[in-house]
Amino acid sequence: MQTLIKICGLSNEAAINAAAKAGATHIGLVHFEKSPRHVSLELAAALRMRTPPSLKVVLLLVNADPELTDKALNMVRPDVVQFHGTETPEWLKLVREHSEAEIWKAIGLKDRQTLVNLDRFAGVTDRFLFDAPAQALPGGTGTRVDWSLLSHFEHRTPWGLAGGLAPDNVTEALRTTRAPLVDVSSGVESAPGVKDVDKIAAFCQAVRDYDKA
Ligand SMILES: O=C(O)c1ccccc1NCC(=O)[C@H](O)[C@H](O)COP(=O)(O)O
Repeated sequence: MQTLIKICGLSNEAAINAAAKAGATHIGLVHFEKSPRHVSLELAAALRMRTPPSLKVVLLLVNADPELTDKALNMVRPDVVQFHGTETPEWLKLVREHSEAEIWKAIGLKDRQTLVNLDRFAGVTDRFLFDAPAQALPGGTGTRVDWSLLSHFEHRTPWGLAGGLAPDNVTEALRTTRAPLVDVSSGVESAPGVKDVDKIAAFCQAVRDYDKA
Protein backbone atom coordinates (compact mmCIF):
# COMPACT_ATOMS: atom_id res chain seq x y z
CA MET A 1 0.00 0.00 0.00
CA GLN A 2 1.18 3.54 -0.74
CA THR A 3 2.55 5.40 2.28
CA LEU A 4 0.81 8.71 2.87
CA ILE A 5 3.17 11.71 2.94
CA LYS A 6 2.42 14.96 4.75
CA ILE A 7 4.70 17.95 4.18
CA CYS A 8 3.99 20.34 7.02
CA GLY A 9 4.50 24.05 7.62
CA LEU A 10 4.08 25.36 4.08
CA SER A 11 3.49 29.05 3.57
CA ASN A 12 3.58 29.70 -0.16
CA GLU A 13 2.24 28.34 -3.44
CA ALA A 14 5.65 27.31 -4.79
CA ALA A 15 6.23 24.93 -1.88
CA ILE A 16 2.71 23.51 -2.23
CA ASN A 17 3.26 22.88 -5.93
CA ALA A 18 6.61 21.25 -5.16
CA ALA A 19 4.89 18.92 -2.68
CA ALA A 20 2.23 18.02 -5.27
CA LYS A 21 4.84 17.41 -7.97
CA ALA A 22 6.90 15.21 -5.64
CA GLY A 23 3.88 13.01 -4.88
CA ALA A 24 2.97 14.09 -1.36
CA THR A 25 -0.61 13.34 -0.30
CA HIS A 26 -1.12 16.00 2.40
CA ILE A 27 0.16 19.47 3.19
CA GLY A 28 0.06 21.14 6.59
CA LEU A 29 -0.73 24.81 7.26
CA VAL A 30 0.28 25.89 10.77
CA HIS A 31 -1.89 28.53 12.46
CA PHE A 32 0.05 29.15 15.66
CA GLU A 33 1.64 32.56 16.12
CA LYS A 34 4.73 31.33 17.98
CA SER A 35 5.73 29.09 15.08
CA PRO A 36 8.19 30.22 12.38
CA ARG A 37 5.73 28.51 10.01
CA HIS A 38 2.65 30.43 11.16
CA VAL A 39 0.22 31.49 8.45
CA SER A 40 -2.68 33.87 9.04
CA LEU A 41 -6.16 32.49 8.45
CA GLU A 42 -6.45 34.77 5.40
CA LEU A 43 -3.29 33.31 3.88
CA ALA A 44 -4.28 29.76 4.86
CA ALA A 45 -7.64 30.21 3.11
CA ALA A 46 -5.96 31.59 -0.02
CA LEU A 47 -3.41 28.75 -0.11
CA ARG A 48 -6.17 26.21 0.45
CA MET A 49 -8.02 27.54 -2.62
CA ARG A 50 -4.87 27.22 -4.73
CA THR A 51 -3.89 23.74 -3.54
CA PRO A 52 -4.04 21.11 -6.30
CA PRO A 53 -6.81 18.52 -5.76
CA SER A 54 -4.24 15.69 -5.38
CA LEU A 55 -3.30 17.13 -1.97
CA LYS A 56 -5.40 17.10 1.18
CA VAL A 57 -5.06 20.23 3.30
CA VAL A 58 -4.36 19.79 7.02
CA LEU A 59 -4.89 22.83 9.25
CA LEU A 60 -2.88 22.79 12.50
CA LEU A 61 -4.17 24.41 15.65
CA VAL A 62 -2.64 24.46 19.12
CA ASN A 63 -5.03 24.83 22.07
CA ALA A 64 -7.18 27.23 20.06
CA ASP A 65 -10.28 28.49 21.85
CA PRO A 66 -13.77 27.66 20.51
CA GLU A 67 -14.14 31.01 18.74
CA LEU A 68 -10.82 30.72 16.89
CA THR A 69 -11.42 27.06 16.04
CA ASP A 70 -14.82 27.86 14.55
CA LYS A 71 -13.44 30.82 12.60
CA ALA A 72 -10.46 28.81 11.31
CA LEU A 73 -12.59 25.89 10.14
CA ASN A 74 -15.07 28.18 8.41
CA MET A 75 -12.44 30.33 6.71
CA VAL A 76 -9.99 27.64 5.62
CA ARG A 77 -12.34 24.67 5.10
CA PRO A 78 -9.50 22.14 5.52
CA ASP A 79 -9.86 18.44 4.74
CA VAL A 80 -8.27 17.68 8.10
CA VAL A 81 -7.83 19.59 11.36
CA GLN A 82 -4.76 18.54 13.36
CA PHE A 83 -4.83 19.36 17.07
CA HIS A 84 -1.26 19.78 18.26
CA GLY A 85 -1.66 20.91 21.85
CA THR A 86 -3.19 19.48 25.00
CA GLU A 87 -6.73 19.30 23.59
CA THR A 88 -9.01 16.86 25.40
CA PRO A 89 -11.12 14.01 23.96
CA GLU A 90 -14.21 15.98 25.00
CA TRP A 91 -13.07 18.95 22.90
CA LEU A 92 -12.37 16.76 19.87
CA LYS A 93 -15.81 15.19 20.22
CA LEU A 94 -17.41 18.63 20.21
CA VAL A 95 -15.48 19.65 17.10
CA ARG A 96 -16.55 16.44 15.37
CA GLU A 97 -20.19 17.30 16.05
CA HIS A 98 -19.79 20.68 14.34
CA SER A 99 -17.38 19.98 11.48
CA GLU A 100 -17.00 17.57 8.60
CA ALA A 101 -13.21 17.83 8.62
CA GLU A 102 -11.23 14.72 9.52
CA ILE A 103 -9.76 15.04 13.02
CA TRP A 104 -6.15 14.15 13.81
CA LYS A 105 -4.62 14.31 17.29
CA ALA A 106 -0.89 14.82 17.66
CA ILE A 107 0.61 12.87 20.54
CA GLY A 108 3.99 13.62 22.10
CA LEU A 109 5.42 10.10 22.29
CA LYS A 110 7.48 9.87 25.47
CA ASP A 111 7.33 6.23 26.52
CA ARG A 112 5.16 3.09 26.48
CA GLN A 113 2.71 4.67 28.92
CA THR A 114 1.89 7.31 26.29
CA LEU A 115 0.56 4.50 24.11
CA VAL A 116 -1.45 2.97 26.96
CA ASN A 117 -3.11 6.34 27.59
CA LEU A 118 -4.39 6.60 24.01
CA ASP A 119 -7.62 4.76 24.78
CA ARG A 120 -9.21 7.94 26.07
CA PHE A 121 -9.23 9.26 22.48
CA ALA A 122 -10.92 6.14 21.06
CA GLY A 123 -13.61 7.12 18.59
CA VAL A 124 -12.91 10.85 18.67
CA THR A 125 -9.83 11.02 16.46
CA ASP A 126 -9.53 9.74 12.90
CA ARG A 127 -5.75 9.46 13.16
CA PHE A 128 -3.00 9.79 15.75
CA LEU A 129 0.16 11.60 14.74
CA PHE A 130 3.06 10.48 16.92
CA ASP A 131 5.55 13.29 17.33
CA ALA A 132 8.35 14.22 19.74
CA PRO A 133 7.11 15.54 23.11
CA ALA A 134 6.60 19.33 23.19
CA GLN A 135 9.63 21.52 23.83
CA ALA A 136 9.67 25.32 23.43
CA LEU A 137 7.32 24.62 20.53
CA PRO A 138 4.85 21.73 20.49
CA GLY A 139 5.88 20.64 16.99
CA GLY A 140 8.24 21.28 14.10
CA THR A 141 11.27 20.84 16.35
CA GLY A 142 13.16 18.28 14.26
CA THR A 143 13.40 15.92 17.24
CA ARG A 144 13.17 12.21 16.56
CA VAL A 145 10.87 9.96 18.54
CA ASP A 146 11.96 6.53 19.75
CA TRP A 147 10.80 4.51 16.75
CA SER A 148 11.19 1.22 18.62
CA LEU A 149 8.19 2.16 20.80
CA LEU A 150 6.01 1.83 17.71
CA SER A 151 7.59 -1.21 16.10
CA HIS A 152 5.43 -3.85 17.81
CA PHE A 153 2.51 -1.75 18.94
CA GLU A 154 -0.93 -2.95 17.84
CA HIS A 155 -2.57 0.17 16.47
CA ARG A 156 -6.34 0.34 16.75
CA THR A 157 -6.63 3.74 15.06
CA PRO A 158 -5.00 4.98 11.84
CA TRP A 159 -1.78 6.79 12.66
CA GLY A 160 1.26 8.60 11.33
CA LEU A 161 4.87 9.20 12.34
CA ALA A 162 6.39 12.68 12.72
CA GLY A 163 9.41 14.13 14.48
CA GLY A 164 12.87 14.59 13.04
CA LEU A 165 12.20 12.79 9.78
CA ALA A 166 14.34 13.74 6.79
CA PRO A 167 15.24 12.36 3.36
CA ASP A 168 18.17 10.39 4.81
CA ASN A 169 16.34 8.66 7.68
CA VAL A 170 12.76 8.14 6.49
CA THR A 171 13.52 4.72 4.95
CA GLU A 172 14.87 3.41 8.27
CA ALA A 173 11.90 4.95 10.09
CA LEU A 174 9.49 3.16 7.76
CA ARG A 175 11.33 -0.17 8.05
CA THR A 176 11.25 0.06 11.87
CA THR A 177 7.70 1.32 12.41
CA ARG A 178 5.82 0.45 9.17
CA ALA A 179 4.05 3.80 9.54
CA PRO A 180 1.15 4.26 7.10
CA LEU A 181 1.82 8.02 7.03
CA VAL A 182 5.00 10.04 7.47
CA ASP A 183 5.07 13.73 8.31
CA VAL A 184 8.01 16.09 7.87
CA SER A 185 8.64 19.76 8.43
CA SER A 186 12.12 20.93 9.44
CA GLY A 187 13.79 18.00 7.66
CA VAL A 188 12.82 19.53 4.30
CA GLU A 189 13.85 23.11 5.12
CA SER A 190 16.95 25.21 4.47
CA ALA A 191 16.12 27.44 7.50
CA PRO A 192 13.23 27.47 10.00
CA GLY A 193 10.07 28.06 7.97
CA VAL A 194 11.85 28.02 4.60
CA LYS A 195 10.98 24.92 2.59
CA ASP A 196 13.55 23.49 0.17
CA VAL A 197 11.98 22.03 -2.98
CA ASP A 198 14.90 19.64 -3.58
CA LYS A 199 14.59 18.24 -0.04
CA ILE A 200 10.82 17.83 -0.48
CA ALA A 201 11.47 15.88 -3.70
CA ALA A 202 14.18 13.74 -2.04
CA PHE A 203 11.94 12.94 0.93
CA CYS A 204 9.02 11.86 -1.26
CA GLN A 205 11.33 9.85 -3.55
CA ALA A 206 12.77 7.97 -0.56
CA VAL A 207 9.24 7.06 0.58
CA ARG A 208 8.16 5.94 -2.90
CA ASP A 209 11.35 3.83 -3.26
CA TYR A 210 10.53 2.17 0.08
CA ASP A 211 6.97 1.52 -1.14
CA LYS A 212 8.31 -0.20 -4.28
CA ALA A 213 10.92 -2.33 -2.50
O1 LIG B 1 5.79 23.11 12.52
C1 LIG B 1 5.59 23.89 13.46
O2 LIG B 1 6.21 24.96 13.58
C2 LIG B 1 4.57 23.55 14.49
C3 LIG B 1 4.33 24.45 15.52
C4 LIG B 1 3.38 24.17 16.48
C5 LIG B 1 2.69 22.99 16.45
C6 LIG B 1 2.92 22.07 15.43
C7 LIG B 1 3.86 22.33 14.45
N1 LIG B 1 4.13 21.40 13.48
C8 LIG B 1 3.42 20.17 13.45
C9 LIG B 1 3.80 19.13 12.48
O3 LIG B 1 2.92 18.36 12.08
C10 LIG B 1 5.24 18.87 12.13
O4 LIG B 1 5.30 18.39 10.84
C11 LIG B 1 5.76 17.82 13.09
O5 LIG B 1 5.80 18.37 14.37
C12 LIG B 1 7.17 17.33 12.70
O6 LIG B 1 8.07 18.38 12.67
P1 LIG B 1 9.63 18.09 12.37
O7 LIG B 1 10.18 17.33 13.51
O8 LIG B 1 10.24 19.44 12.23
O9 LIG B 1 9.68 17.33 11.07
